[in-house]
Amino acid sequence: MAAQTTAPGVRDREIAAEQAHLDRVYSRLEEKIHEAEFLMNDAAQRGQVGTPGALAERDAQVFRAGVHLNRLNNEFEDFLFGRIDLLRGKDGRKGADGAYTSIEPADDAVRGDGTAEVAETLHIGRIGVLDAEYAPLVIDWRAPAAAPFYRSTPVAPGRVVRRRVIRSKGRRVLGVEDDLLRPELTTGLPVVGDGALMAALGQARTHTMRDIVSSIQAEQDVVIRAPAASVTEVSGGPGTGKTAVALHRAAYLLYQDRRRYSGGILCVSPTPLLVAYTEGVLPSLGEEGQVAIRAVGSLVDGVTADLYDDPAVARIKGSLRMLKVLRNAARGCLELPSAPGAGAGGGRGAGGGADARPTRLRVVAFGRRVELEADELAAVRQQALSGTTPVNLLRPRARRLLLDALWRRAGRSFDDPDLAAQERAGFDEDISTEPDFTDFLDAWWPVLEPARVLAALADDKRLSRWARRVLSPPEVRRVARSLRRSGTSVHDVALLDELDTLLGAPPRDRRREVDPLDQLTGLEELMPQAAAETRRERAERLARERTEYAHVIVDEAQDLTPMQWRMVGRRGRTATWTIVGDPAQSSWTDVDEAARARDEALGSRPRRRFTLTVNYRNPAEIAEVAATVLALAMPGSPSPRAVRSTGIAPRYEVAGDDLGADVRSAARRLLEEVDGTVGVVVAMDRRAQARGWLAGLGDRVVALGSLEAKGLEYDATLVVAPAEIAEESPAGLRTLYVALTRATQRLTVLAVPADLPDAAGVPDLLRAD
Ligand SMILES: Nc1ncnc2c1ncn2[C@@H]1O[C@H](COP(=O)(O)OP(=O)(O)OP(=O)(O)O)[C@@H](O)[C@H]1O
Repeated sequence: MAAQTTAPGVRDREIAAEQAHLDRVYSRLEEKIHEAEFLMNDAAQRGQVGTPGALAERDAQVFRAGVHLNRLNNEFEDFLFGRIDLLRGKDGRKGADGAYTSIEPADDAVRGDGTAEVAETLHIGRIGVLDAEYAPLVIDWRAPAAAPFYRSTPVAPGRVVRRRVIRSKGRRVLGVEDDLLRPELTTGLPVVGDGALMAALGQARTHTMRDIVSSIQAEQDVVIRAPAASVTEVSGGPGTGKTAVALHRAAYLLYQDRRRYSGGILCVSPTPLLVAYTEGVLPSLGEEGQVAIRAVGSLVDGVTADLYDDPAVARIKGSLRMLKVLRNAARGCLELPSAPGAGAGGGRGAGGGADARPTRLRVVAFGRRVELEADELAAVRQQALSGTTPVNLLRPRARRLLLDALWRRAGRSFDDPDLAAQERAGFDEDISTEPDFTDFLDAWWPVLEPARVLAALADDKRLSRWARRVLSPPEVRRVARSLRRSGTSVHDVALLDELDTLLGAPPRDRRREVDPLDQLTGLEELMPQAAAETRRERAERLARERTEYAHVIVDEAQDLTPMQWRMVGRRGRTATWTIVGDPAQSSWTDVDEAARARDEALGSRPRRRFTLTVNYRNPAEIAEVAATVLALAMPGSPSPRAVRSTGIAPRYEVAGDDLGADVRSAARRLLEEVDGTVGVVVAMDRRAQARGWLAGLGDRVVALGSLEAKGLEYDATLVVAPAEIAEESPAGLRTLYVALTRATQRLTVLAVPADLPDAAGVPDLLRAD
């Protein structure tokens, strides 16, 4: 790329030119805001007078104005961030946004002597703004006309002569960074700065992710703008921008087809920490409400997963083997006392106490007792349970079969079929409203709730009955023990969701009626007097109530267990999908089983695959250390190419007798060396300990269990006792690879004796030889 100039005079002149443009944009935005406010006031004053058609039109107008106003009023930092200067397009045709549509330059755009005119200058921003004559002042970054800003490279520049990234704060332009894409041409365009990407990558990190809208790279842009059809699968090593790309893609899809995606976009993240880290990105892109970012442990409403199972238990609970166990449990729970699993002591083992399920049904019909004994009841239950219908939905069937059995037992016969039918109808009505019968049915075929069935698995004996020939006795003991803790684990959530499907929704009381205002255009949100709930509350409510989505994004897809794939799959049965992940970072051991479950969730939809190859996070010095672990974790797997180097090698230290003191002092040193954040990664069972070690060092530093580090990044990372992380689970080496790839600037590795450090303090696992 051409040498860039930083001559102060040129720089100031260029900044002043962009400032003038930004001023025009803001004065146009002010005009638009006034227009929108006028429209709303006018509509509000006209009140409810008019024909239904006119009122509906007015409502629609107000709605559009309100949405626009909302977006304009949003304080965007660097609202305008890009500019491209282009040659004339091949066919000279312009699109709806006023820009030339052709990607390639006209044949005569470049003269024989290598000089050329810039025919078009486009400014790119977070939303599009037209001037009063409908000429584009700012092009929305997602519009087709903005694509060359991201796609052009010096190898394939298309019409782009110069690409400029504009840095601004509020209404003030602070700086510009240029890339010259056709350095061979003489166009008279000045070129300023060192390029925007490096400037972005060198910035200190906070605890929230930033959008990358001003520096999306060509290979990333291809993924962001890939057509929505079917399944888009993106793989790439750590730091290649998979998460960033997935989120920008959500914003792009909404822009492209807002109506289609009003069905909601679900973004599934592995941990609540990653949700918190990423959830600011979409609002910064002007998108809110339509996208729900949820941790895989928070996909079931009303359940918060606050525990991690140890790897051996997680492996069992995540496996498809649990399906059989849960199916047995869903049915087996009908046999249990009325509150299975509740109050461990109550009646269990006593051969059926006061709360045991009833073993006899006794009603009065035709003036005499009619009874069904245990064996008859068992036969009825078996008949009712044949097939795969969810247990709670079989209750009416069981009720009918009981009535049939009682009718047979009553022994009434009639020659006249009409009379028989009449008698039978009367019998059914009488019996099924009799408390003896209804109480019996409630106790004998209770409505089962997922949480209660899961709790029932906490009993060793029961679980081993339901898991016969599926789990080994030690596995049964482990799972049962894990379920006796108070709290729900991340892996329990997928089991609860599966049970919800196996049991079927119990008949709910339908308190939530359809709100007639929902049928309107959104007027109720904009008019304070009509608003029962705010826009945000409504968005949150809709997100809560939504169980199926129009598009599903899965981040860190390599970590989803088979049971979790089933859970996520149920939320996107008719959706299109974007799946991003990196097999080398997988903490799940049975890769084949997970792949099968993933295939099942995605069905036969066609898939389009992309690979990202450049590591934007780690400097080469850190990427190199990570690559030695990758070679052990997944021999032959390629490492992504680090885009920059800092000249700062990772530091190796060996802990003495007081590990806590050494962790603290290494963390403190990193805090002095970087302006932003420091992540201290320890084995999962050292988490609480590590938090104690770091107490009082401030909120720039955080302690993380190895599995919690997924997807996050810090200016500096301290990895404590790598061997402990590697030995935590069969996938431990891959988890260590994740831990080593979190830093944007500095990495310290603190070894303990188990790491077998050499004289330089380098742990055995991290040595390249
Ligand atoms: N084009 C870009 N411009 C500026 N920064 C970028 C760009 N692409 C990625 N980054 C930055 O690189 C870092 C890594 O991105 P991201 O977290 O999306 O990677 P990832 O592939 O999901 O990583 P991992 O697999 O480790 O979770 C982030 O700080 C992101 O902002």
